[in-house]
Amino acid sequence: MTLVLASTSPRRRELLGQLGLGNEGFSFEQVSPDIDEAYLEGETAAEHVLRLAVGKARVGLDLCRQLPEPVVLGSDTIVVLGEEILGKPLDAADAKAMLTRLSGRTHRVMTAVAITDGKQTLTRLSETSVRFSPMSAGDIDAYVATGEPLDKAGAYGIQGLGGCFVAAIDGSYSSVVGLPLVETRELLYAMGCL
Ligand SMILES: Cc1cn([C@H]2C[C@H](O)[C@@H](COP(=O)(O)OP(=O)(O)OP(=O)(O)O)O2)c(=O)[nH]c1=O
Repeated sequence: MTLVLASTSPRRRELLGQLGLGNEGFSFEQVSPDIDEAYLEGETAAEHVLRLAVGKARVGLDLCRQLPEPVVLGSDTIVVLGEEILGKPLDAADAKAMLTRLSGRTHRVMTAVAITDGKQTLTRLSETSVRFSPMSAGDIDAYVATGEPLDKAGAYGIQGLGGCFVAAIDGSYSSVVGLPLVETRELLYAMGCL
């Protein structure tokens, strides 16, 4: 059996490494799933993020059929403000607009994880509440100028400079960074990988 992480994200790779798979002489491969992440009219935020995680796992499986018994993990993270989904910002102006809206408010971060071996596909959804401190326009400009927000859902990284603006979280830190460790471990057990 070969465990494959279908993700381009170095953060997800590092988090998966935190599960200690390497310590058990069990390594994993990484492939880049290229899927359309567009929102489909009518789906809830939970349905959206779960669909993308399953999509990444399935596309990942197609990319690694040559490996012995591949088991593929895909994940997706979104920020939800009220009913609105914030994905990755399109550019610096979009990042500033997102951060202006998140400033001083509480939002939800949803991360879905999917695992598939081609016969069965299992999923988990993790939801975390994050409260931002108020940010000044100068704070936002300076933060966006660092470039950190540009490849992250909601235009911030809790694990980086963005952590300065996080007043409180209720839920899973690893899930906000991109891969909920408890739920991922449960899925790996359920698939017989651990
Ligand atoms: C909110 C938040 C998100 N993020 C990241 C997690 C995800 O990598 C990213 C959201 O984009 P995703 O589309 O979930 O993932 P990705 O494009 O980075 O990687 P891949 O699809 O190849 O697996 O935002 C942080 O790193 N820190 C944070 O605090």
